[in-house]
Amino acid sequence: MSESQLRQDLVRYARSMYQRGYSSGGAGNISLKLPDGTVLATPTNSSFGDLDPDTLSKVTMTGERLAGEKASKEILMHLAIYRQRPQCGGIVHLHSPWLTALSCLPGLDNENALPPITPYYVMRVGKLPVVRYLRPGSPVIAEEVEKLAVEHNAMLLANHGPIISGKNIREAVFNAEELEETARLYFMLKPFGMNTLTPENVAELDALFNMK
Ligand SMILES: O=C(CO)COP(=O)(O)O
Ligand SMILES: [Zn+2]
Repeated sequence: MSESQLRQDLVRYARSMYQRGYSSGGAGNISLKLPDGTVLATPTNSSFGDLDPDTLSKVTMTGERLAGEKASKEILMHLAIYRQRPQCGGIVHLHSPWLTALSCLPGLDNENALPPITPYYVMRVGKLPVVRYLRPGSPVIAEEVEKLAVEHNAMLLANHGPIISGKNIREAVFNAEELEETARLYFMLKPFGMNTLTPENVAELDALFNMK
């Protein structure tokens, strides 16, 4: 795919998420890896609703600006994931309501904030570790995320929101949507308790349909 098509893809996926309430105001950021190994990212304080394909930030893997507006303040967190996950081609960070609510809950299991309640959550994400609270844009978030990214394609930043990757921008968005829906189901079910998939069920899905 050409760089121009990828720029348009990023803008289209961002607008679609904005329209469906996954991001509001200037919250969140998106990036994708270009075929030459550089990274295209949303500019800082931009809205998912009205991005311009021609002014997206283009940076090197070490964060130097090559073109476009100043990159998101979370660019180091995105770059940390690309470094640890060579198969990763796209990343989405959101303040989506259900996952952000989950990130504020007391007593979360920091190794996995969401149990395996449905097959598609298991196939697309599997486990959701929690990164301790750090201010948005803190370089320490990037360090913490870098450690977890070796084994996980999604993480939950405490009292902030999720960061989710995928093999390309489309898969990253699909993974983000599945994760947000899983958090919504979790809150719907919490008052009643819930059945979860067994370790055998999870192993079967991992063997047959691993989309991570
Ligand atoms: O979500 C955000 C910070 O965590 C938004 O920051 P940017 O506008 O710099 O991308
Ligand atoms: Zn954020």
